[in-house]
Amino acid sequence: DLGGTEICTTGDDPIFQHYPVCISRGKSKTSLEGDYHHIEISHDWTHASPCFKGYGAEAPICAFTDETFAGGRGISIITTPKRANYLASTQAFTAPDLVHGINPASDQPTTSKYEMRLVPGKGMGLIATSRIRRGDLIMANTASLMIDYRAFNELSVSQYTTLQEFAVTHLPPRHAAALLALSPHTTNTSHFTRAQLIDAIAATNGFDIDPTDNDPDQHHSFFVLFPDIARMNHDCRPNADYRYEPHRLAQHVRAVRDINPGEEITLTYIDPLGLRAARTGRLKNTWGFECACPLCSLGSATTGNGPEDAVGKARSAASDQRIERIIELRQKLQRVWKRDDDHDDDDNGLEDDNDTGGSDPSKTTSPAMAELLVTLYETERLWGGLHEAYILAALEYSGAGDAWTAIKYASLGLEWGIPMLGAADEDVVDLKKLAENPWGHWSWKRTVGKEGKRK
Ligand SMILES: C[S@@+](CC[C@H](N)C(=O)[O-])C[C@H]1O[C@@H](n2cnc3c(N)ncnc32)[C@H](O)[C@@H]1O
Repeated sequence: DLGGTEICTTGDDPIFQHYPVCISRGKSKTSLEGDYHHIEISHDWTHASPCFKGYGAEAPICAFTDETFAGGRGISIITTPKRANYLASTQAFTAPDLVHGINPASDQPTTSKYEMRLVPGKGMGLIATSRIRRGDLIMANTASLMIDYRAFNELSVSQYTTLQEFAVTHLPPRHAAALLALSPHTTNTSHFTRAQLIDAIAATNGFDIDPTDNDPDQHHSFFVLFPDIARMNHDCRPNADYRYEPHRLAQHVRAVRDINPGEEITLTYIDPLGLRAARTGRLKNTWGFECACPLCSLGSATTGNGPEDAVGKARSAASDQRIERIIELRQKLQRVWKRDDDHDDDDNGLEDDNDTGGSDPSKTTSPAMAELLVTLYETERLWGGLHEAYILAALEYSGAGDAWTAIKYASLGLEWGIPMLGAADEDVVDLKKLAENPWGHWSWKRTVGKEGKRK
């Protein structure tokens, strides 16, 4: 307990000796006293590791654990003391009720919604055991292990794997065991040290999480483990999607369509708007596995020459053609209907140079294009992105001065978008205004002009 104590590394520790450090509560600033750097922390972490400082790096990086986080589930964070202080000042720590009880109970491996089973070609996976409705919350996980990307970029492999081992080892035993039971992707781990095993598990199961607006370290993302969600396999046409809630340090997974009992619950690990070769290449290169999802498996049955294979290849080629058309239509429509206050933080793949700031209503888009986009999303079973197509259709109809069809698509956009984006999302807030009063919305008759003639 660091409540009143000071923890110092021993100067002769072979691993930590180059950055001897004392961590204590309540010191006024980071300073060098004698042979030790003194680091102030503002939270009662139950454990804090010795620190490493990369060559030329601004700050040391350490592992901090709070065993009491989220009702005793615990959390470990590998980052700088300053950023650990920042995270400890956020609501997830200061308002514990917000994170209490959101994780699946650890003594209950199955819930009424799903259970873990072996899935051929994919290792373990989660299978629905009851009907799950579109938009329903399937599960939520608070972060177990958060790793500041600076650990990978500034420290040596032996340094960051030492911190990862410290971070996992000091979590409450049941939680640490759940992390250690996750897939390390490769089957032969008998020659791995514990630190190597933890590193392989982290690499196989982590999610990238961007810094929030208030985070003082805007340029450094986190790599985060959510161990129950990590059991969900990838599918290029998933039936669930995830959203991170920063104030809870928690990932939430919701159904993007109705899921029947017996169906596997899946997420996409990559942008699904990619051609088959790009998707399988990405999964192989960055994730290290041959995608065995139904779409990627089309046309690669048994011999590779049978009639079923020919049908599969044709279906796969048709899917690629639809994807190409979706990318093209979406880009055109997004370019026209970008809001003035939207500053390209939406990862929509558009370059800033292409943005018109919403001020240049296009003569090249039409409601028919938006309708086609909706149909293509549906045919391609891209349920997780369908709200985007509805939003664009609502704007396009509003731009054309067709209030009732704009209201129809705005309502659909809200119905499909709120579970995925959250009610506070800027696009959702804007869409609500459009659904309530298209005549007063910024997009109203923007394409045709106020006199009703097409501009
Ligand atoms: C985050 S884990 C998912 C859970 C994992 N199957 C388990 O047993 O715990 C990611 C690993 O699952 C496997 N996997 C996930 N989706 C897959 C897919 N579509 N095809 C083949 N393997 C997949 C790969 O081994 C991948 O490295």
